[in-house]
Amino acid sequence: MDANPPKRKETRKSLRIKVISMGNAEVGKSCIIKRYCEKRFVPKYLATIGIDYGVTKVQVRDREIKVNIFDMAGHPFFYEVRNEFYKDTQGVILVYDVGQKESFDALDAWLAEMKQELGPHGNMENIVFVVCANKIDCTKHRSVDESEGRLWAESRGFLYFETSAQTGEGINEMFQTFYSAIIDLCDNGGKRPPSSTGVGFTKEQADAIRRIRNSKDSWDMLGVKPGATRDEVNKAYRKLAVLLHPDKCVAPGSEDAFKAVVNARTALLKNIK
Ligand SMILES: Nc1nc2c(ncn2[C@@H]2O[C@H](COP(=O)(O)OP(=O)(O)OP(=O)(O)O)[C@@H](O)[C@H]2O)c(=O)[nH]1
Repeated sequence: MDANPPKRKETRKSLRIKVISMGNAEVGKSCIIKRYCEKRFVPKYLATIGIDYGVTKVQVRDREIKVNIFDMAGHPFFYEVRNEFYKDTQGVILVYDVGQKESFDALDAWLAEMKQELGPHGNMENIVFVVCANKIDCTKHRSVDESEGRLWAESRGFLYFETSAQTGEGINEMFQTFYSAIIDLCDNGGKRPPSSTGVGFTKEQADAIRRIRNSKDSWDMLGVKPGATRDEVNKAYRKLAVLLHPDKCVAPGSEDAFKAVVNARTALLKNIK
């Protein structure tokens, strides 16, 4: 018997995965998929009717994966058609248009729709989500900035990419990272590996940044009632300053939030005796 039989080349099993796209109508879901799969851009809007389905083979790291892509129509009218396709999904491409604030605000509703359709036993924790802030080529009309989008995504443990289906910017990187994370998930028995869940900042920090960003005036920003005393303003300021100090907080947008808090305190103290 041959003591050194030729080593059989190790071939890793190819994977078969299901990916869906979600997000409001016209944010560019179909165009993102087309840009990646067909390397082209279609400027004319052709609404997806219900669902578009495609299969594609891709090579990621040393693995071949067969991807079943379900491109969902964003229009509310197609809810009845969409709702059947949420199950058994490994990855979700969640898209908004950076020039349409309402499409960003709608992301929570998309997650809620999926959660509802998956039912009480569905587990959203073990799905890879990538958020695409799309149409970044339209710089003049941008209404959701990068830190706001990134904060929303990363505070949920989602990937975040800035993309343009028109120019192709960010598209390949997004898909490669997305598929790579899905491979890690599959190799980890369908569970998100622990290394991919830590975001480096707390929910309290993320919530504070969001609240500061949406505050209507300096009182609101510091979380004190109009007419609060110097002491109350200083106390609220110190709490936020510790929470958001750039040396301690790595959450997207923390630096701007910190500056805004400093300015709010200065403005309020000027007018309080
Ligand atoms: N400037 C610009 N336009 C884009 C981009 N991506 C998509 N569009 C345009 O936006 C419109 C909508 O794109 P679609 O990909 O059809 O949008 P969708 O999200 O699939 O829409 P539904 O099928 O209705 O859910 C089209 O006119 C596209 O040409 C982009 O990155 N930049």
